[in-house]
Amino acid sequence: MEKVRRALNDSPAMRWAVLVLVGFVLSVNYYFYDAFSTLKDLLLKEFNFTNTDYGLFVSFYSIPNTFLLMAVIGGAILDRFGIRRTGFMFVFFMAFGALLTAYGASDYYSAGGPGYGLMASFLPNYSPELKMMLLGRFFFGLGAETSIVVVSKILVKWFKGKNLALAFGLKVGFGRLGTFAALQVSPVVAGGGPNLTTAVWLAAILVLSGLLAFMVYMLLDAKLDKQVALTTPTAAPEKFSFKDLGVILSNRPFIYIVLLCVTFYSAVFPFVSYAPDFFADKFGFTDVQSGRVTSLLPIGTAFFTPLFGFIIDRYGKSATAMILGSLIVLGVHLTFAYTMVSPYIPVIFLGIAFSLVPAAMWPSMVKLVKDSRIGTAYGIMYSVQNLGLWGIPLLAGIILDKTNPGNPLVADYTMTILMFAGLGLVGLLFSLLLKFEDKKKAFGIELPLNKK
Ligand SMILES: C[C@H](NC(=O)[C@@H](N)CCCCN)C(=O)O
Repeated sequence: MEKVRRALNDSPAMRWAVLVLVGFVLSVNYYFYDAFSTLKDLLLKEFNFTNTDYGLFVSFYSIPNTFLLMAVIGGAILDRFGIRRTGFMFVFFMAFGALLTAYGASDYYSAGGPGYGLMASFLPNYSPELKMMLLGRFFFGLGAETSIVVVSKILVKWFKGKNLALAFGLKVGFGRLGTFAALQVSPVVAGGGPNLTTAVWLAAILVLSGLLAFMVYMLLDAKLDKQVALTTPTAAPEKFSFKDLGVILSNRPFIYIVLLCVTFYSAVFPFVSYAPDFFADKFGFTDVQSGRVTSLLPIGTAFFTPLFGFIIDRYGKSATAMILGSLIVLGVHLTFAYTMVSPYIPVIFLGIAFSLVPAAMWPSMVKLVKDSRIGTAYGIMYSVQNLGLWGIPLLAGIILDKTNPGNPLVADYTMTILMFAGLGLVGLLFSLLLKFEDKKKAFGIELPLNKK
């Protein structure tokens, strides 16, 4: 038998090719997630959606992951059944959900296409279009979050000990490019209304092409597994057990990272959903100016996250990076709440924080959890994080309504932004606890990742 000396993941070119392939899957995922934010007004006009309907549509993404714990279950399935089977299943759900959403927004459906009658037969306060789109968003969210967990496990498999943080940074960069493209392309395709459906179909077809890209990756993954099996005796996949869950959940630094994950991301992602309106109301910006300043965030982080990942691979200091990032988020929200400093400056700082924390947080997991349980660990992180992504946008809307009785055209965002600052402060506390715990018990979170 021919002995395999170099496996596929020993080749830097193959590793980067894999990164581009799975990065594309992530880009289309983020594109679809964010494509609707610039279409909000058009959805309101075209389908008679209320603001609450729109909020419901956005937050439906998180329902399977939070309330049905789908990301945890998906992560456990991933650890048990492997990357190919699990990845295909969840990327398929993501594409199915995207196509269902586009179908719900299509003229064919509105004209009484299959399923319209059924959707019209219950909850008459919600339109059949909204109900079909909510169902699509549900399946999209169910597939999308676990597919991010799958991509994370793929990166650990190919890059552990070989620029893993850089790879994670680039992964996040691919996602942000998807968001940036969605903010730029979606409104142009929609053309102010007449092509709204085309903009939604384009987003769905992009997700479908992500499924094809994942199938190409499956061929490489199978080849790598075959090579590894020739050189290393393969252990049977470990069965999922609740004891493992207990081991992960009793790991203190893991818990601090999960809590930082939910508070930090809740202070950023939901803020971004309100940012264009906030900039317009507080600084008198036009829609175009508000969109421009908001889109600085994804494009800036697309470059900074890999850069910080590169630094963390070589010099470590992940816990310190998380503290610094949390501190910046707090400072940025206080600046937004209490000053009239040009928003371009705090947004640039927010971009630095939004690069520092993800670049340090996600790859740190390999220091705390064994590879065979990494899917479960990321699944837990995503499920808890989704609780924030579901609840905080709703809370922000409630605070906004309560502090602006009578729904004035220009809203005062001070209390809403202070709520985001509060989340930043709690996140800072968890990042400090993480560093303290690491110092006490030497988990190695501050060490460079390129050390085996
Ligand atoms: C890697 C991390 N991803 C997430 O937090 C996802 N749960 C976000 C999904 C929302 C997509 N706009 C990140 O993007 O930093």
